[in-house]
Amino acid sequence: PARKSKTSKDSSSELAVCHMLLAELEAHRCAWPFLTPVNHKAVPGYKKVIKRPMDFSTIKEKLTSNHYLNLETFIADINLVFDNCKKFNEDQSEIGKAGYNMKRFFNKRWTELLQ
Ligand SMILES: Cc1ncccc1N[C@@H](C)c1ccc2c(c1)OCCCO2
Repeated sequence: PARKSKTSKDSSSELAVCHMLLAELEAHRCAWPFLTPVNHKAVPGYKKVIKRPMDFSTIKEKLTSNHYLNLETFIADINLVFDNCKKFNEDQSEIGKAGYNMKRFFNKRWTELLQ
């Protein structure tokens, strides 16, 4: 029978997976452009072009303060980091290449862990 609502066990184990996934992303050698919010004073044009900035430290803060209602909203913020990167950076730039590597790594890991 299809389960009606999520049990608390499900959401706490999903939360544990989110913490683990985020820790792996932060430890990745290509994580350096994404660890902290982009300082738009140091990066001309960023504030105008990127409407919804996101970075791993902000995601960690939201995760630890129970901001994410479910797995999907967590994954949406992770993907926002990579979508912003693709929008602002040339594909072949150092940051563009780092973003591509991180996105591939994330997609591989969350499908391994959650599907
Ligand atoms: C993810 C992202 N997208 C577009 C631009 C920057 C960033 N990341 C930030 C953290 C950053 C990375 C490299 C930087 C930088 C800032 O400071 C300006 C000087 C050059 O070095």
